[in-house]
Amino acid sequence: MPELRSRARRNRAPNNPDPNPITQPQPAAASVDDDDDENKLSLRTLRRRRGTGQNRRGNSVYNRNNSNNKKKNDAIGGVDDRKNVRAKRSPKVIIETRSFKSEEEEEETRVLRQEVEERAMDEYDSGGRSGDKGLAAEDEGSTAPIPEKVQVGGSPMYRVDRKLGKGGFGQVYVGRRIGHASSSERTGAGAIEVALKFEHRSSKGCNYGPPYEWQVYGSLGGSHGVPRVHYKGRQGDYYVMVMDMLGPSLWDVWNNNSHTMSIEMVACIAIEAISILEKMHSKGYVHGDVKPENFLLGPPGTPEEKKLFLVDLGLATKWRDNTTGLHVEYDQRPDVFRGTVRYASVHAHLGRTGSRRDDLESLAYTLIFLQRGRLPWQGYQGENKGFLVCKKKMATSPETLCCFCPQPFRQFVEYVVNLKFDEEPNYAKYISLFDGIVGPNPDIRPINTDGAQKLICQVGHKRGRLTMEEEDDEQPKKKIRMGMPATQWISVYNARRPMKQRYHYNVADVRLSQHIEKGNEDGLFISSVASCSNLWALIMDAGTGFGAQVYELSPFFLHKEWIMEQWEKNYYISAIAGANNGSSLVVMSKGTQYLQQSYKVSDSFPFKWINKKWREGFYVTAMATAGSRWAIVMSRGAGFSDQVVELDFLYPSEGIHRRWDNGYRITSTAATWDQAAFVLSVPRRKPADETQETLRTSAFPSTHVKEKWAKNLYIASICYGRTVS
Ligand SMILES: Nc1ncnc2c1ncn2[C@@H]1O[C@H](COP(=O)(O)OP(=O)(O)OP(=O)(O)O)[C@@H](O)[C@H]1O
Repeated sequence: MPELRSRARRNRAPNNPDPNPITQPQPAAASVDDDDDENKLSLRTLRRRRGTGQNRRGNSVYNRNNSNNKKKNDAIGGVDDRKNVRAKRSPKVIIETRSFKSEEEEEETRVLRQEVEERAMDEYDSGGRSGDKGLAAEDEGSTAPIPEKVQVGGSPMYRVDRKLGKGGFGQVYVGRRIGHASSSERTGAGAIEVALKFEHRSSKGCNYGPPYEWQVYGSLGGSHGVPRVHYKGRQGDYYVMVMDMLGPSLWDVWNNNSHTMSIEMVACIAIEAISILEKMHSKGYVHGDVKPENFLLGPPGTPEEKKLFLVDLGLATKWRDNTTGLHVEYDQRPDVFRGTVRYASVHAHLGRTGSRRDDLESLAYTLIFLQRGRLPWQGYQGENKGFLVCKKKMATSPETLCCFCPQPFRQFVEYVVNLKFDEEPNYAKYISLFDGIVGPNPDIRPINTDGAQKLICQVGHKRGRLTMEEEDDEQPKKKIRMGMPATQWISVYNARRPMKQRYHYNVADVRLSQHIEKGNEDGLFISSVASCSNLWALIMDAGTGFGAQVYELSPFFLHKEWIMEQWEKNYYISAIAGANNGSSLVVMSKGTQYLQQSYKVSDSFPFKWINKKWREGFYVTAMATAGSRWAIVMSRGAGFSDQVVELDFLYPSEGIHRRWDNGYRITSTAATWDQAAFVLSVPRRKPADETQETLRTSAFPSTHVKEKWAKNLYIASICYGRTVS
């Protein structure tokens, strides 16, 4: 069953050194990276922002495209190698939002905790090569025979009758009560028919004893829209849960009705499902796997046949700590996926901690599936399926997604995909969106909406004095997801004591050496490199603390032999960039604080490898892309106490702000045409001024850099790639 997110990455200790280390390079002397510099700089005021309350981490400055700012500044010269060529505006990519037309029906994929496999290209280590481990073993439980009779936890004896359903974790059968033939109880603990959910003791969910789901049913069972569990216990090899018997799932209803469902029915489902989620959320839980298969109606022919239930609580998690009442902490682990690919929220795909918004996003996809009969991301197959589905979800606007649905569906999607991690959803408002579709008389509705009526009454009561106008003020919000995709320069600036910094951009291969030699003559070393349209950008600093530096421009991404040669000479990779044509620029320096280094080139973002290296005491110290490939450099002795990754199909503004608030600062950036990745770290030695700012600009931010310099903010990292405008 679900492994709740652990905080393992905090306070991780260096362990498991590489099995075959080569001769370890000697540790370099600690670098001093805040040297004062030349005369020009003395004009600038040295302001220590720590303690001033301005631009500090709690109020991290985050600047959007600031192209209107015309202020002129005293600055150290930057050079555009194509002086007479106006810096090319990066093309704005508009992603087509048409449906994927494959006729092939996808295989439904539900994963408890999928470690997304990375297709490794190269992985090299200054201390020996290491490889990834495989996935966990398969479940064994599914083949063991189900007992004929069941009696658990003080329950009556049941004969195991026909199979009701099977999921990835359990098998559900009808249990018929033995020995009380005269009993006519249809529901409750003494019912003649119950549902028996069997989970084999060796199944994934039972590694640590009874299924985790039991615990969740203990808290939620019998509350609005959740079936009651009457008994539970272990019999032989099986854990058995005795619960209220329910009827067909919404998927069954849709499937038995020629893959259609009336709009009134879907609107009623929307109304009632929102109220069920509200109740579940009010008890501190997120369901984590909302989909048509998990909504069941009451048994046919009973008074509950029009009542909606939500089952399968095996992936439920807490969004709120019951003792403190606080929202759980935000995290992103891009290698962890929980849920069902077709209905999962984009945040779930990206491995973000589950919260209330995820259930609502999955509900939106569930409703649209029932209404339209298909979702635009069905049909993808193969090992890359999760990535492609997520990319398609990101690129599908609410308009396109809901083009065959009435207006309220689009509004609902817009509301829910714009919810922040810890934002309280406005359930009553979402319910009211669908009210116009269903008839006014609740008695003739195809689905019982009693729960929703109660919720509306409660909210109306609480908000008694609110006027409609005040309520309407809550929206609309800024759209965060479906903006225009764009490729832009992403530049990151850190506050530092005044120093000389120089930039070059649009540098062709042949001009590189000239700039670098000139910089070296002036006492500068390369601190960052980037590439746009196969031309290089170069940042050179007087405050790197390096003692010597070598670089290589190579047609490979990356050139292993050259890197290994330099490792032998005690140089460490200090900056890398890759061009779309597959060439790379690797800069290696002496005087870094690194003790050992390792790098990996991969077709997808190699979070699993990063995670493994974190456990060995390495931290990401450089990152680059070439086309859609990623290169990550990790080092021991990086001077960080913790590190996290933010990865998204757009600029992950919310995640970066949350990390900033927790003391992390961006230390590496890289982006492909599809995704932008940010590595954020907690430094062991806090700088005097922790200010960090980011900028996204279509052209190289030459004017902006000068403005930043005037405020003693210096480029710390730069890349060109996917953002959203
Ligand atoms: N109380 C019930 N009454 C009737 N049928 C039920 C009941 N509970 C579950 N089912 C049926 O059994 C199926 C599997 O149940 P459930 O989803 O709980 O199992 P699971 O192994 O956790 O599934 P999944 O792989 O979706 O997580 C359901 O889709 C449903 O059709």
